[in-house]
Formats: sequence, C-alpha cells, structure tokens
Amino acid sequence: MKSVFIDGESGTTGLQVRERLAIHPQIKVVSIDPKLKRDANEKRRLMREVDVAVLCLPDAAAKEAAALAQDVGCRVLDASSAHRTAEGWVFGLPELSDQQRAAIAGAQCVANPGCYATGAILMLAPLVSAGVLSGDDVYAINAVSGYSGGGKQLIERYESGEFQSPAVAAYGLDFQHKHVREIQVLSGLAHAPIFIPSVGAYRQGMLVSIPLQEVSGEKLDCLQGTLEASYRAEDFIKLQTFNKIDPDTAPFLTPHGLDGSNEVHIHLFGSEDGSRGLLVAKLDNLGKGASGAAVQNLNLMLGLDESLGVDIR
Ligand SMILES: NC(=O)C1=CN([C@@H]2O[C@H](COP(=O)(O)OP(=O)(O)OC[C@H]3O[C@@H](n4cnc5c(N)ncnc54)[C@H](OP(=O)(O)O)[C@@H]3O)[C@@H](O)[C@H]2O)C=CC1
Ligand SMILES: CC(=O)N[C@@H](CCC(=O)OP(=O)(O)O)C(=O)O
Repeated sequence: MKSVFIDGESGTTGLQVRERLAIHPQIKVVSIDPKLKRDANEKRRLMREVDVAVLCLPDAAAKEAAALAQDVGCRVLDASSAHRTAEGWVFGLPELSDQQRAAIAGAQCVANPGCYATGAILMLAPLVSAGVLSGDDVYAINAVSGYSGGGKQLIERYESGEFQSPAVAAYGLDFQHKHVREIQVLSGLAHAPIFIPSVGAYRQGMLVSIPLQEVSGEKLDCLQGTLEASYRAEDFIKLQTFNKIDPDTAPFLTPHGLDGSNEVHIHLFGSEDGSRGLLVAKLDNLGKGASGAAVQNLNLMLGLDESLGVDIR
C-alpha cells in the first residue's frame, strides 16, 4: 500500500483528490490534524512518512510546501500553477508523449496542468509537433468553465446567494491569465496565444475552443488523422467524429456531461468551403482539469495502473 499526504485536503481540489483516493485500492491518505494544517514542522513530519505529497494549495503556499518536501526528500505532485514551467519540474500531462509519461513516472517533482491548459495543449501540441498547424501563428483560445474552477472563494460567491452572478462573464482581459505560459511552452508555440476564458453560472465542466482559418478538405483530414493517431491508444482522450455534435444537445455543444470523469473529448469542425474550422475540447475542470489528472499522475509516479481511482462518475 502506498501513502500520500494531501496538503490542502479540505479545499476544492483536495476534497476531490480525497474522494478519488477513498475508492483507490492501493493508495491511502495520511491526513494532517486540521488544527495544524498550516504548521510547517507537522507538514515536514508527514512528508517524511509518505511516498508523495500532493499540494492542493494556492500558489504561494504551494511554493512553501514544495520547499519543505524538497528539504526532506519527499516526492511532490503540485496541483497549483506555481511550478508548471519551472526548471526541475515535469509537466503532468502523460498523453503528450511516451517520453512525458516516463518522465512523470520517474520524477521527484510533478506539476499538474491547469484545467484550460489541459484542453488547449492536448489540441495544439500534437498538431504543432507534426507540422499540421504552424508553431509561428498566434492562436486565439476561448473557453468557458464552471465556477468551481475558481476554488472555494468563487464557489461561495456563486452559491451564497449574496451576489447577483452573471450567467456568463469573460475575464483574463489583461491577456495575462496564468495558463498562457504553460499553453505556449507545452504546445511549442513561438508566440503567446490570445487566451480569453470565461466563467459560467454552473458548477462544473468546461469547453476550450480554438478557431482555425483556411482548412481545406485535405487539411481537415490531416488534422483529424493526426489527432486520431496521437490519441488512439489513450484511455482518457476521446476524439469525436468530425463535425458531429451529441444529438442530445445539438445544435449546441455544451460543457456538460463529463462531471466526475477523467476524459477529454476533442472535436473538430470545418465549414464546407474549407475557409473556417474549430477545435474544441470538453472536460471536467475538477476531473482531468485537476483531481482526476492528479490521481492519474500519482498512479504513474507510484508505478500503479494509471486508471485506478481517476473516475468518480
Ligand atoms: N478548482 C479547480 O478547478 C482547479 C484548481 N487548481 C489549483 O489547485 C490549487 C487549489 O485550488 P482549489 O482547491 O480550487 O482552492 P481552494 O481555495 O478551494 O482550496 C485551497 C485550500 O488550501 C488551504 N490552504 C491555504 N493556505 C494553506 C496553507 N498555507 N497550508 C495549508 N492549507 C492551506 C485552504 O484552507 P482554508 O479552507 O482554511 O482557506 C483551502 O482549503 C490552486 O493552486 C488552484 O489554482 C488547479 C486546477 C483546477
Ligand atoms: C473559473 C476559474 O476561475 N478558473 C481558474 C482556473 C482553474 C485552474 O485550472 O487553476 P490552476 O491554474 O490554478 O490550476 C482561473 O481562471 O484562475
């Protein structure tokens, strides 16, 4: 039996990691006394005991906790955005390549990807790497997430009834959203994408969309074929039929339907005249966007079956 300490286990991501590990047959959770949850010495003591420390903390606290773990030689999986492009850390997206999966398995420090970034990178990285999309273009990325993506504070704002919450609201309008860097670096882009996220008045689920221009029939075949080849052997990445929307929701493509799942559904759409195209990824921001991915990475780090406990549907 392997053991992990979840620093931040009562937060939104921490709770969901705990929920997944509760059904995990080979990992047990070692909990901190809630009264000592900010005590560095107690954290250090637990980190000495366990196989991996999972950080489900705000960035500043995650940096401090990662330093504690490194002090005592404990392996770390950080769900925050503090270390995603930092030297010495491995980006926790195994579907990027066989080398990435092996690097995660052997790493001392793994950074779990951002939720929006997961969708964007899974679409862009294989297409740019294969030369089907240019790494020199400036891509626009639009996205909508359920409010749980903003953690306890945003959940409280939407659910307390104290505020009148808009049905949907765009943000990141300074072009500085914290996922831009990881999307650029991991997708192999020369330029930062124009990333405009938005938050909707629903709890969970997201869509990440990337418009494309000049996609003739041949190019569309190439896009779909490359994605198909990249993810054919992946359990959690499901390439959808070209130009197809789920009949239950058509003509709408909604962010719903994957709550609790670790899957990402990738869609490709193209206009008949070949002038316009669209890539869309649908995922659960709390699933493959956070806690599902965290448990998948933990499994890899601990040499366990990658799919154990990742899905709580
Ligand atoms: N929600 C999501 O969809 C996603 C979140 N993430 C990332 O995961 C991390 C956690 O996010 P999320 O769960 O949403 O945030 P929450 O605000 O829901 O939870 C954070 C938790 O950390 C605790 N905490 C804060 N500082 C410390 C500290 N110094 N020591 C111990 N515990 C501390 C908080 O305690 P208290 O309750 O007392 O405030 C809280 O329980 C963040 O970095 C976030 O960016 C990543 C992907 C998606
Ligand atoms: C709706 C909402 O607020 N979403 C969060 C992203 C959630 C996520 O992936 O966070 P990390 O990068 O911290 O892992 C945001 O835009 O900041």
